[in-house]
Amino acid sequence: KVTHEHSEALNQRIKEHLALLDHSDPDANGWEQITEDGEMKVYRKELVQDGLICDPLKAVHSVGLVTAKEMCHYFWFPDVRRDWEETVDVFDVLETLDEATTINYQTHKQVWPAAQRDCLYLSSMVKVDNPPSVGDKIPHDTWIVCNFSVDHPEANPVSGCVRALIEVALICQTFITLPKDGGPITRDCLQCDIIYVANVNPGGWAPASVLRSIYKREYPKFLNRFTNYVQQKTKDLKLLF
Ligand SMILES: CCCCCc1ccc(-c2ccc(S(=O)(=O)CCO)cc2)cc1CCc1ccccn1
Repeated sequence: KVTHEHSEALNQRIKEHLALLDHSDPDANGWEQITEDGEMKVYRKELVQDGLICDPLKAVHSVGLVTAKEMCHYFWFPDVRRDWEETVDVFDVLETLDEATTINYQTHKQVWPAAQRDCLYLSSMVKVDNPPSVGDKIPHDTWIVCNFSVDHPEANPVSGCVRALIEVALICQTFITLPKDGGPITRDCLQCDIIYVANVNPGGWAPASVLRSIYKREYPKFLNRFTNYVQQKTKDLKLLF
């Protein structure tokens, strides 16, 4: 459905990201694993565009105790961004397009010797109906958050920042193991499978070694910190489907 000027672009990106749900073996298609930490595996591809390091990043993870909607809600919800995001300085919501779509402006902490980066992007949380089912596991629900760069007349960029361009998706699926005793579904019955992809164009020069070490360090840290945050935030709350 079209509710705002970016609806078409959003729907197109969601369609493309959902192709990831075919769980094509990440070890194939040229993905190189850079981190493994329990259930979390982080992959990258080496990609240079116009002399800039634009390595695509993909992470797969599986966490208990939370639902797909909870994971996507806390990833999308602007009011809690500062609770889990630690590489961002300025963060402003420039416009709210609908109850699940905002346009955000943020600056990232500078990493010497590169110039500071900022991002101006649309962020939307969408429930996926009839996702492609994979193998024998049937997901209870599937949610996606898409963050992608857009222009906006009201952006008041922090001077000195280089505009980075992002294409990010967080796809979450809830799997439920019904309790043996036929009792109610509790958080112990939940498993949330996560696919996170980030395509970041740094928008200007940055040393390849610096960028690649940031990626290797920051993405696993962010995924661990964010998933722990959601488990803590929801542990005494009613399950949100
Ligand atoms: C020389 C430093 C260049 C920094 C480039 C840069 C810019 C933006 C991003 C980034 C990363 C995640 C998102 S999100 O998942 O949508 C959540 C909302 O914030 C949006 C943007 C990443 C990076 C690459 C470096 C890096 C990697 C992980 C964390 C921080 N920095």
